[in-house]
Amino acid sequence: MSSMTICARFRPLSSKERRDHGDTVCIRCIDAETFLFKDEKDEEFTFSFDKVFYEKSEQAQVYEFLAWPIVKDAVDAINGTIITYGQTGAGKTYSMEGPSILVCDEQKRGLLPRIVEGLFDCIKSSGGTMKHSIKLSMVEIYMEKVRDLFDLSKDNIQIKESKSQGILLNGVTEISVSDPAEALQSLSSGIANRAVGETQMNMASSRSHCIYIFTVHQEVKRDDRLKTGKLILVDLAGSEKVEKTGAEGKVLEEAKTINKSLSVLGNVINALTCGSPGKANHIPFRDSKLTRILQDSLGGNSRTALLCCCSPSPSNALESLSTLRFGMRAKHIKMSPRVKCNEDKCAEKQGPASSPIKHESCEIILDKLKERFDAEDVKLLEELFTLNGILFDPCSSEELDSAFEDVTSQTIVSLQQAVEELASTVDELKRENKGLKERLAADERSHAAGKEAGDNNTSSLVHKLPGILRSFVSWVRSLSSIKLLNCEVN
Ligand SMILES: Nc1ncnc2c1ncn2[C@@H]1O[C@H](COP(=O)(O)OP(=O)(O)OP(=O)(O)O)[C@@H](O)[C@H]1O
Repeated sequence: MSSMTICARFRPLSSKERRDHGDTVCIRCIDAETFLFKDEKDEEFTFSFDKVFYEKSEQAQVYEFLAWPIVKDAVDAINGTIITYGQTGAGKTYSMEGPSILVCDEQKRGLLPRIVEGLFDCIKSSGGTMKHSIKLSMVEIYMEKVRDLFDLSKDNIQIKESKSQGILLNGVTEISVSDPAEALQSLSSGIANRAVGETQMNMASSRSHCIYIFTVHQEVKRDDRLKTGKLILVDLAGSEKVEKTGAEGKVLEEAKTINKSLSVLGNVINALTCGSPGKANHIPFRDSKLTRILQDSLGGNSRTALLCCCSPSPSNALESLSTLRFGMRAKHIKMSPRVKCNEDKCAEKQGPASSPIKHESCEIILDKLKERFDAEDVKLLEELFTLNGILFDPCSSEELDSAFEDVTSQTIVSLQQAVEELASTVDELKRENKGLKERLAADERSHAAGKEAGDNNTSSLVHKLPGILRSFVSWVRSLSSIKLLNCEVN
């Protein structure tokens, strides 16, 4: 059993950070694995990781240490995952993509283009005894919805679990790529689609988690067997504090959703590392889309690496400390990746990833639920099925149980969200009520003050009334006399 590979990376100081604090940094290098970190209260902490990439580290060094072993394994049908974590602007996307994945200095190229090249190099060097093929998918998780970046019409992809293939994204677009140039072109179009979303939905790419999935199929010609290795790259959304950014409205909602999914990620890591040995521990993978997608990666059947990206500036010490502590906790996750070996025909039997919802399946689950819940609850869950398009393969009782857990967990999460929304509505109404009360009190005060003046006006009117009445009577009289005159003339 191996551990997750955890590295820390410090980007160079930004010009703003230089303006604020000059060349001061909050880290002191001890060696390639260990450094001293000084927080805002000048307290010092020692951190040790598998590798630390300081400001001057090259992109190639990160690739060689963190990604290359995982790339080689993916071609040998061992699942791999690489995650970049850290506050906004800490260097996650720079590490993952580089300044651009298509046109960029060789030296600055990020993990993604290097991984693409590495995968095809491995395939080339494996000789002719095996036939490889690579498929590519790209999704982002925005406000707890999984969006297909190769087909924007698929904006609420459902997550499915299959016994033979593990976690799957139902109906996600898979593009077959035959060389690095083709793969980079596809990735670039996916990244461009992220930008389209930005203008259409007014969201910045840092408000969503971006996930690149490479599926490497290996056909062993000799015995007609199909092995599959999945390589998942995750560029997480920024983990900054909401209070510091002063976010409001929609941006605040986005930040809350991001923080929630990142805190579920933290909970999953805690549950994976804090359980008592030999005792089954509940791991809350289903509490967010991110952790559900990463279930195989974090749950053990994958070689997983985490790059904790940080700013070296004292102005971001709090966020960097939280990122580094997150990395330290993840260090204790144990992995035991296995080779995924599927019989060729078996994969076909599972049906394509995009198979439609089977109504009979829903009925089986609902029947099972009827044994535990009353009719009204089952009806509500039935609606949930329809709304969320929850899918499953009802092949075994475990899968039924798993689908049942999905429904329960999603219901709990939606109820928690509803409670949070209600609580914020209550706060808003309380504020509004207070404002109204204050206005009412102010109105009453001004009314009392104005009453006297009003009385004075009324009394002056009363005084004027007899005069007004007299003029009116004389006007009516003159009118009647005109009328009489008219009659006489006629
Ligand atoms: N190692 C590095 N060397 C040089 N520049 C870097 C490095 N890391 C990050 N930068 C620069 O810092 C800025 C912020 O980096 P980046 O966009 O990668 O942050 P991020 O963590 O992905 O932020 P977000 O969460 O908002 O997407 C960019 O201008 C990037 O070019």
